Amino acid sequence: MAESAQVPKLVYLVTGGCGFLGEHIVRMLLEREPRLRELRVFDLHLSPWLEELKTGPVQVTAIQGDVTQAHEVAAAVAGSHVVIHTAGLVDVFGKASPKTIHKVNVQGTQNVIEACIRTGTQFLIYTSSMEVVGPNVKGHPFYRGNEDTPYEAVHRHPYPCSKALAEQLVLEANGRKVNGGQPLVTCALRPTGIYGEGHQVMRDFYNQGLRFGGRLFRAIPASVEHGRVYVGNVAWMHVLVARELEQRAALLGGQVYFCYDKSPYKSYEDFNMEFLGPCGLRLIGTHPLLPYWLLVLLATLNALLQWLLRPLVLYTPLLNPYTLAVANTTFTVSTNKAQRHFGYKPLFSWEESKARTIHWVQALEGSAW
Ligand SMILES: NC(=O)c1ccc[n+]([C@@H]2O[C@H](COP(=O)([O-])OP(=O)(O)OC[C@H]3O[C@@H](n4cnc5c(N)ncnc54)[C@H](O)[C@@H]3O)[C@@H](O)[C@H]2O)c1
Ligand SMILES: CC(C)CCC[C@@H](C)[C@H]1CC[C@H]2[C@@H]3[C@H](O)C=C4C[C@@H](O)CC[C@]4(C)[C@H]3CC[C@]12C
Repeated sequence: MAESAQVPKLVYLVTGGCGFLGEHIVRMLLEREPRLRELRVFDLHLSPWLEELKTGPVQVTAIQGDVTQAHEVAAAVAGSHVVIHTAGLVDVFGKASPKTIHKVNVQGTQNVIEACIRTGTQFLIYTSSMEVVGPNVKGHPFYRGNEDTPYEAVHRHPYPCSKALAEQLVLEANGRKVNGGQPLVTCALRPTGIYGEGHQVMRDFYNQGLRFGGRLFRAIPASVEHGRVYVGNVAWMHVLVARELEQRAALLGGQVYFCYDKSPYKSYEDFNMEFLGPCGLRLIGTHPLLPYWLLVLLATLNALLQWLLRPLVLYTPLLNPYTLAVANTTFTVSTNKAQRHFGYKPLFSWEESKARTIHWVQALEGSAW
């Protein structure tokens, strides 16, 4: 990736480029990577907005494909300089089977690694997740921790298990020789809970609030902090680390970075209210309205119902034992590793992140606004 101000020559591939985060990475690359010649967007489902991007100066190539199909991945990777592997099955609600989650997140990642090695692509960035660390099954708090904070990372749920395995594969692949003899340089970014334009769970909460006459009911104590990061800053961190990976290969290769910004430390529900409040919703109660044991019972009932109804219908409520445990366990990061290693500073301030997200919620279909 030699510096060249005049002639854009790099080819980037973004897997999962039509997803919530993927779209922001794609748009950010087009805005802020002047060395880009071609941007390949690989996804199981291609979005219509890709069409409008094809009219710009960078060649945008839409590739419909499946990361579980090694030959499709290899064809997309061949000839690219950098791969940002964001595709994944983000499912903590029981929509997909554990086997499918493993196949997409772990086998899919293995396919991306092997494709880089076979085709000679040297730089690979993996979108991991804070969930590879925690919250763990024991509900231990992780309070303003960093990449070196000791924590017992024990998981049972298929999603964090798959992300942890995939991250390990990516990190272990660092240094392997790619076709042509150069070493593969990999790193993993671990976003906390991402929010911003396009966030499906925020949309779900908003719609739920509208159904309850503009009210949401507090379920989690305000004292439980949940780490959140604005999607634009997550995208920016990907763009920046991709840019620096060649120059600082020895430092960045094989490393993990929490993906964070200056979003305030709050409980999951209080944080959502930063956006939903200005859109007309109210959070009822300064303390949880239901005792915790009752929430556990309801979550367990939901899991049972899901299992019983599975042959007939897919029942996937927001509340289940896993989501309750995640929402009810303090997990926040405070680190400057990304800043020290590759100069990351959030591109969007908290005020801007908040304004953009509110604007998006207000524009949602059925909005009370
Ligand atoms: N949303 C969060 O809060 C969060 C937090 C931390 C990490 N992450 C990670 O960020 C990444 C993106 O998450 P997101 O929230 O944008 O999810 P998303 O579901 O919006 O995007 C994932 C994209 O991957 C694509 N995809 C799924 N299976 C595929 C397959 N077999 N082949 C090709 N493409 C496939 C989907 O079509 C989708 O466009 C994931 O790897 C996720 O684990 C998300
Ligand atoms: C108990 C209910 C009232 C609230 C339920 C909220 C629940 C759906 C939310 C809470 C925390 C959310 C997760 C968290 O932000 C981080 C991640 C990591 C990421 O890799 C995938 C998404 C996920 C698991 C969020 C999913 C939705 C959760 C569990």
